[in-house]
Parts: sequence; C-alpha cells; structure tokens
Amino acid sequence: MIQITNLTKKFGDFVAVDNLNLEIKAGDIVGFLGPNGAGKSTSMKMITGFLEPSSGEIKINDKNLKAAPIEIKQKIGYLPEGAPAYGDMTVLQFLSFIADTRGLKKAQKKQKLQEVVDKVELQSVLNRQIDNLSKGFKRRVGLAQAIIHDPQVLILDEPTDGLDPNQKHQVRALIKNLSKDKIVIISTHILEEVSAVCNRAVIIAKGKKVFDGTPFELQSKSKYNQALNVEFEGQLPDISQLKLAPGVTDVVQRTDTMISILSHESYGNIFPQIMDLIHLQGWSIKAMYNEQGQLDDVFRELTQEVA
Ligand SMILES: Nc1ncnc2c1ncn2[C@@H]1O[C@H](COP(=O)(O)OP(=O)(O)OP(=O)(O)O)[C@@H](O)[C@H]1O
Repeated sequence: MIQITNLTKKFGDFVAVDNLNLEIKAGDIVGFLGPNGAGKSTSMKMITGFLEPSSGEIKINDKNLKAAPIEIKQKIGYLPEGAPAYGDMTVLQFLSFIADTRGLKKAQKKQKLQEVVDKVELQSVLNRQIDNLSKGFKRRVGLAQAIIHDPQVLILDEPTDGLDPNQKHQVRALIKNLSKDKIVIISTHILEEVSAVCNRAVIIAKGKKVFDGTPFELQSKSKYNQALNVEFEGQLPDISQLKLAPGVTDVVQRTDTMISILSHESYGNIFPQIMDLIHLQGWSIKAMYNEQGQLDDVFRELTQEVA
C-alpha cells in the first residue's frame, strides 16, 4: 500500500506538485495522466525517492520513505522517462550491473537475468551495445532493469512512448501479466492505454489531482457517454427536427455524415423513437449505435478547468 499525503514540490516559487493525496493498494494498476508539465514525472521521482519533497509524506507499507529509504527503494522498480541506461555497455553487462546493485548473487542472479531476458524478449540483443539499439529495444532494456528484482511497486514513466503498435501491445501485455498483488503506476499521454491496461485512472493538472476513479468512470463523464450516433448514407439531411424529439437535449454534428444525439439520462432509451423519425423522413442511414464516450474530451475538460 502506498499512502501519499499532502505531497508538494516547489522549484523556487513554482509549485510543480500541489498538495497531492493518493492511496494506492496492492493490485492497483494506476494510469497517471496529465498534460505536459502537469507534474507526473516530478511526482514519480518523489515516490521513488529520487527527489526530495518540499513537504508532505510518502509511506509504503506503512513505512515512511524518508525514515527508511533503502528498505523502501528495494521494493520499488523504476523506469524513468526516456529509459536512461549506460549506453556504452552491452545489454547483458548493463542488466548484470543492475542485478549486482540490487544485491542479487550467483544462482539467483543468473536465474533472474534469464527470467527477465525471456519476459522482455531481449535474447537477440544481449551482446549489443545499448547506444546502438532501436528505441523499442532500449525501452525494453529499461523495463528489464525495473523488474529484475521482482519489485512490489513498479513505477513506469511513459513506458510505451515512441514504440510501434506491436511493441506497445507487448509492453502492455507484460504490465498486465505482472502478478496481481503488485502496485503499478504508469504515466502516459495515451488515454486508450489507461482503458487497456489500468484499473484506475488518476489525472493531475498544474500539480493538482483533478480525477481519481476507474477508466470506466472516467469515460462515463464524457458528454458522449451513451450518446446515440447515427451515420447517414452520403450528406447529412436537415436534422433540426431531431432536436425537438422528446428527451433529446442536443444533436451534435461529429463528421460530414455522422451525428450524436444526446438525451436526458432519465428519459431512457431514445433509440425506437429516433428510428421511427428516420423512417418517417425517409432518410437512409448506414449505422446507429450507442457510444461509450470520448476520453480525450473528458481529459480536456478536466485539465482545462484548473486555473
Ligand atoms: N528540476 C527542475 N527545476 C525547475 N523546474 C522543474 C524541474 N523539474 C520539473 N520542473 C517543472 O515542473 C513542472 C512539472 O514537470 P514534470 O516533468 O513533472 O511534468 P510532466 O507531467 O511529467 O510532463 P511531461 O508530460 O511533459 O513529461 C514543469 O513545469 C517543469 O518544467
């Protein structure tokens, strides 16, 4: 369990993280979201003990990070932004060095190295110099060093940034397959990643927490959640009458051929009456379906609200 209380970081007069409160329990995979400069990396650096907070407290398993830094850091795996590594080492030399610093010895070291190389699929580049690897492989080396000691808490700063779709899929699968009793915090700019990997989403803006809930709850905040989308054959007809239909609160043109019909939650299913109206008007439609909502709209609304 991680308990973050009133965590604040100031750089001079600038407040990068502003009174952050969070409680994260085992099994949580937290997607940590926010616009550029929101304070995600700074928060992660404080949780991993790389950066001293200006004020506030971080406890892991009821132990204060400040009071027991070494004991706590042993439980944490950290992939910093950009996956920094010693570029003139080979992959094997680097992972072996990390295993040494993590205190792994002899048979256990050999076993953990083998496990991590298999898990992250690094066999083909073991003897290559890290500087000469592709971005995807560099990121995988970063992940390998983060998990080599089987940490209870895994903190990954933009783990899939710059990866191709196949590599993104692999990294996400890897994170999901980590044992269920761990805590994982992932910062990302990819909203879909949160729905795909995480069971919790935390959004910060200007250093302040503006949302904490499940990805489903986040999506439910979208104005398009449960909207009825209608795709027309060809050009849109005159849709002004749809706005007058009972229960309808708004009709939004989304593309040249598609509209979203928003309705009062209390009104129930508007599908049958909209279908009747479309028939009556003789409009040809391609498809009609309910939408789950647009994460990017919610994200924009939540993060722009912060003054
Ligand atoms: N060492 C530092 N000195 C001064 N300002 C800093 C320092 N580190 C971070 N900042 C500032 O603190 C703010 C938060 O930065 P941070 O890197 O935590 O944001 P982020 O949410 O991770 O952004 P991004 O998504 O762009 O990685 C930014 O305005 C940044 O310029």
